[in-house]
Amino acid sequence: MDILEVGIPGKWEPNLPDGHISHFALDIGGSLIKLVYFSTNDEFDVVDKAGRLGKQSLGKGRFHFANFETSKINDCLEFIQTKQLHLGGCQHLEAPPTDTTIIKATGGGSYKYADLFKEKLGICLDKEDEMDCLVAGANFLLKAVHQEAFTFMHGQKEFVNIDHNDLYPYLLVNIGSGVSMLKVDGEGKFERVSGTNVGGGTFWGLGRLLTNCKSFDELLELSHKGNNRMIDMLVGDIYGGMDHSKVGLSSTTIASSFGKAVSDNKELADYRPEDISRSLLRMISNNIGQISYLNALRFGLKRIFFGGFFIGGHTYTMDTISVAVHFWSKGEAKAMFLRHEGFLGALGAFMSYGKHGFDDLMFHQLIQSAFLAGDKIGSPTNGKLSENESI
Ligand SMILES: Nc1ncnc2c1ncn2[C@@H]1O[C@H](COP(=O)(O)OP(=O)(O)O)[C@@H](O)[C@H]1O
Ligand SMILES: CC(C)(COP(=O)(O)O)[C@@H](O)C(=O)NCCC(=O)O
Repeated sequence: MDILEVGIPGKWEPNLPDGHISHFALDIGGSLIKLVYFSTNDEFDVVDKAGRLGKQSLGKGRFHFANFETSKINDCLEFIQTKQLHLGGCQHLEAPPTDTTIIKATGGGSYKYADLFKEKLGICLDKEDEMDCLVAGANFLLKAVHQEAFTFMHGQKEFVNIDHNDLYPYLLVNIGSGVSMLKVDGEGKFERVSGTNVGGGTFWGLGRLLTNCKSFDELLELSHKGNNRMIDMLVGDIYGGMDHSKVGLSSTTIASSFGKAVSDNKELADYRPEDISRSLLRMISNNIGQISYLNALRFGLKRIFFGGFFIGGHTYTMDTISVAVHFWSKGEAKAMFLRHEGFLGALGAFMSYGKHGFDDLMFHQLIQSAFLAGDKIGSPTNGKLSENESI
């Protein structure tokens, strides 16, 4: 389990108590459960329209982010129980008061595990569409979070200034277990234009089988030490060390991922797991970069934002995707990454509390507090969100 915290207005406060937890939302995906909750430290008692006593924030708070492997859903249930997140949830104002807490949730697991949440925690999952949530989460982050989007190429990271008046249209590519590609035209205005089943689950699944790695992080770690040229067939391997310049292919371009394994006359055990992992990561990242660009081209989109936990802030993954987009677009399109990449859906589900009459007043106050504290939610300047970095 990883827990990340975003402080408002932007300072890392490692051991701050959670304070009053007012809302939480879930995105239960094929591989990971993402959980977002908001805590406030200053609060006072309020009575809502239905006469129920509640707490209202004075406008200071923090978003907290946590994730769990979906296969270890019990860890997530335990976390919710221990933190008593479900006691801070909300009840629908139009419904008669009940003991049931309604929690916004998205992702396929919000259907699959609805009964489990009800049975173990008495939580009723209020399902929000996964694509709606991805888009709502991305739009929120791009508009509200300072230095949320950045480019990454050849080891260079550059934050992108987002002009709120010139944000749309853009292509949102969410690389989770599988990959969804959405053309976003505005708030709630989007179309899922494509997708591919070769995604993060493919990297982890194939990688696990080929290397015997026991965790995703171990597989990624291996890829850092690997050399894909040991397995990939390069243009130079085919052209006797030469470029195929007539069609713009340099000798170092991968002609065929894993292609060397055909003629090497080696067994799996003869290859280093590091090289296999590197080759696999490159194959999948390249492929996603290429399909993304082709979809951007289809709709004349210049900006492509990548999200999803597959990226995980990993430099090599981002570099490969960026190079693929740059290569295929001849420098016309730009790959951009999001600091809260894996939490788009969960944030979108969180935002949806505001939509359906769930103690409206408190919710809007809460979200607004995030905007008001220095106007933007702070971000670290060095990129990857991790448990120990300044935010
Ligand atoms: N600890 C982890 N366990 C499993 N997969 C991980 C982990 N960290 C990153 N990943 C990658 O993230 C992908 C899941 O991304 P995510 O956006 O959470 O999608 P989903 O909603 O399908 O769970 C996995 O397929 C894998 O490539
Ligand atoms: C089915 C999904 C939307 C589920 O989302 P995920 O849990 O992978 O984040 C996604 O895996 C996907 O878009 N798969 C690709 C399907 C396709 O277009 O071929």
